[in-house]
Amino acid sequence: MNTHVAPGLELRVTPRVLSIAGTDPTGGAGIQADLKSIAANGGYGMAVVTALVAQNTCGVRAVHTPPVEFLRQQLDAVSEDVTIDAVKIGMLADVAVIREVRSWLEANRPPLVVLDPVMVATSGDRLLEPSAEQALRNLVPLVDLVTPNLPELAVLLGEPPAENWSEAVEQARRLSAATGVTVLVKGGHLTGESCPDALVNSHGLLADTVVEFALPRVETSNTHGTGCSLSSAMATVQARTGDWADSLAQVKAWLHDALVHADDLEVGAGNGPIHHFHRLFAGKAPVGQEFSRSLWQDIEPTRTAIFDLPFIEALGDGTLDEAEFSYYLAQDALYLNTYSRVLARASALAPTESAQLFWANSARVCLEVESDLHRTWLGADTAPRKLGPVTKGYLDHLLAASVQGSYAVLVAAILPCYWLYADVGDRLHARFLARGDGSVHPYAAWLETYADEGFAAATRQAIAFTDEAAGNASAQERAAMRTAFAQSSRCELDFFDAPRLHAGASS
Ligand SMILES: Nc1ncnc2c1ncn2[C@@H]1O[C@H](COP(=O)(O)OP(=O)(O)OP(=O)(O)O)[C@@H](O)[C@H]1O
Ligand SMILES: Cc1ncc(COP(=O)(O)O)c(N)n1
Repeated sequence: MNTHVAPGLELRVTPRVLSIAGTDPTGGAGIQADLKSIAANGGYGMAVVTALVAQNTCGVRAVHTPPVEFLRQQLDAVSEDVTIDAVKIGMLADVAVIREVRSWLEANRPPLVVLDPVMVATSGDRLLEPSAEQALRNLVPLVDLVTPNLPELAVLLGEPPAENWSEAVEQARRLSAATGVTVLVKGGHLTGESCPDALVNSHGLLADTVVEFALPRVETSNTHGTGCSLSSAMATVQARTGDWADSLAQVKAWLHDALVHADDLEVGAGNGPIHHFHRLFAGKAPVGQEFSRSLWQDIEPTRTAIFDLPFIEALGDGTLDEAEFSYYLAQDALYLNTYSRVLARASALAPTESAQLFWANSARVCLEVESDLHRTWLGADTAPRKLGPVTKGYLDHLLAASVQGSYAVLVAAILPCYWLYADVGDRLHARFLARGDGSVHPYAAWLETYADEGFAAATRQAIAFTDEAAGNASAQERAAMRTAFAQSSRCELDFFDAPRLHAGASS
């Protein structure tokens, strides 16, 4: 899973994360928000204060920046005692503070650094002196991830602000190309029903140059500190997963629901804070990936068996018998039609709006893939098809999971179809590219569908929602999730082997 772990980054279940930032006495932004966000995302939070800010949800009244010698004392006090797994940097106030933080970073080289280039608060008040903008620009190449909002992105590039999402992504590409750093560009300042974010790296560090995640925009004015919370959550989750895209999938789902519950808090008369602990308050555990990782480990023998199948071998090298491929696709189309209904059922049972939307959208995409299969591959093949025995067995299992009423068990049963296909597609596509002989591969288009970054992103989200469901489940339900996941994985294995056994029979 973690194909992009940086060398030297030691993943930890409970990462020790240091926030270097300014304060917000109302607790919604700055270092107070960072500490909540780190804890809500399963990390141990620490804090070094750069500037004391007299602010509330309506605006900033005054900023007091202590002498930088004291800043250094704070930084050294932490780093001389505690092993730091990740650092999040927020408000830096002025040139002297930037210089001090830079010198500490160079001396200590923390394994993971996320920079939120804070310049102006939601209220419009400045949190960085204009004379410090160049020093902040120069800090960017030292970090691993920079998370500018649209005005900050423009200042970092010295360009006018992007007016729409595609201009924003283009600017992020330019910033990444110029600095070598991964950029998390955020769509919070745009309008529209969807609120997109994208990870952009022009140096091959991600699966694709642009990896985008969009969730519905939440109708609320309580967005104070979303940028602070996002960047510290990314530092925390990345220190646990080692994969930026996995981290953003998890963090974005969490942040979306923190915005959905923001109005419950009733803090302040201006732009209030988000609800960092909405999961805890609902009696839910913080989310990690331990559960999904353990599921993946459980099915190691099944995964090996899939790659040993003659069908997969022949599909990979393009020598697969056409009748077998056609049987496989026809069964896949039949499968997808019912699978779409099962996904819709997951949407109906989902405990949060973001999960509900994700599964509903997946159900729609599934039907599109089904009709695409007919259009692209099966169009000429008009032979009537009936459910093969393996397809029927697999669907019976999924339908049983969808009627027994547990959302957690249902998503565990659903997940292998995503995860194993993404894995098979990825590996076969890589093998195909590695041939590098430019030869025509009869099944290249199929391989591309499953090696597609959009499918990989959906798979990461499905995994994140499964972990979230496991966090809310009882021990008994988690055991049932494990059984359902293993059973679906065996069905996937049988599904790939079915053409060999059944393609010859009347179908
Ligand atoms: N109304 C909203 N609904 C859903 N997501 C949102 C909304 N507003 C912001 N976000 C998300 O919050 C994160 C921060 O985005 P934004 O562009 O607002 O950054 P920012 O300006 O640095 O934040 P801040 O409000 O702390 O200054 C992003 O992940 C963005 O997609
Ligand atoms: C100390 C500090 N750091 C960052 C922000 C930005 O957060 P927002 O833009 O949501 O006001 C802030 N207001 N205060």
